[in-house]
Amino acid sequence: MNKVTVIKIGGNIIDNPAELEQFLIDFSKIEGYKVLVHGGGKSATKMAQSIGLVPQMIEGRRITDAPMLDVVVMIYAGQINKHIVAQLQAKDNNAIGFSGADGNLIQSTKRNHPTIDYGFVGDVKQVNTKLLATLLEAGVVPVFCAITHDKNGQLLNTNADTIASELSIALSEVFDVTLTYCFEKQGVLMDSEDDSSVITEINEALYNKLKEEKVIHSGMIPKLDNCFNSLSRGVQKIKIGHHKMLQNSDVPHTTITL
Ligand SMILES: Nc1ncnc2c1ncn2[C@@H]1O[C@H](COP(=O)(O)OP(=O)(O)O)[C@@H](O)[C@H]1O
Ligand SMILES: CC(=O)N[C@@H](CCC(=O)OP(=O)(O)O)C(=O)O
Repeated sequence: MNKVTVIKIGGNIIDNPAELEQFLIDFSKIEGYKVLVHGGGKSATKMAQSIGLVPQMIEGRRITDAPMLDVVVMIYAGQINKHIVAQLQAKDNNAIGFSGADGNLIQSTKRNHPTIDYGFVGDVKQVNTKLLATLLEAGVVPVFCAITHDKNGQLLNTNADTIASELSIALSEVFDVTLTYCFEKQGVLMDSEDDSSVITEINEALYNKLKEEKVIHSGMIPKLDNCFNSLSRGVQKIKIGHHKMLQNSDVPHTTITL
């Protein structure tokens, strides 16, 4: 089976030009089939505030009304996605930027929650694995933003960790998939402020214990929920850590196991 490397980067890397450049240098050197998924929540929050919108997150998901949807489409599918694509092209990676609407690559359904109105937020329903595999086999490096669509003309905002997870699950039908979540820290930490406290391996039992003890909190909770979901649905390997580990496997990081 051919291998695919799926990497997700979040707002803290994207928002720091020097970190982003270093990440893209490391990413561009990865051999074989690869997919990049980026978030950008921090930039969207800043842009929304600058035009008088009040950002609101519930359980890691942004409440996305119509004006907020315009902001996230502009920031994720426009500014961030196209900058990353241009920077990868400069490093001789044949990147193409995609939202889920392009080539119907990621179809989602508007979230229907009994008590919370999330607005234009989508939960992934289906990935166009065939087209994605064809793109990879043609030497393309797909770069996905956090925008999907419902196939009825509506764009939807979807958490970028979930996009990376769902793409990996779909690709694992045809490839051996390694999914890596890169962020500003060295991995899942015993003390979220101390980079030397990396937990090298975490399974669901340890996760539940550490979540209860509040060692794991905020954005790390949906990230790890996505990891366990992906592992149980076919993804071969999942790692969380700093992008330095992409070029040097001795750099400490966290491996997720069931
Ligand atoms: N035990 C932990 N180890 C590392 N980070 C943690 C931990 N618990 C909570 N976090 C928080 O999770 C955040 C990562 O989640 P998030 O902000 O969603 O990531 P991303 O930058 O990928 O979007 C970190 O910035 C950190 O503040
Ligand atoms: C529905 C929803 O919450 N979408 C996310 C998508 C961006 C994202 O996930 O960005 P990070 O990876 O940088 O956090 C949001 O708008 O914040």
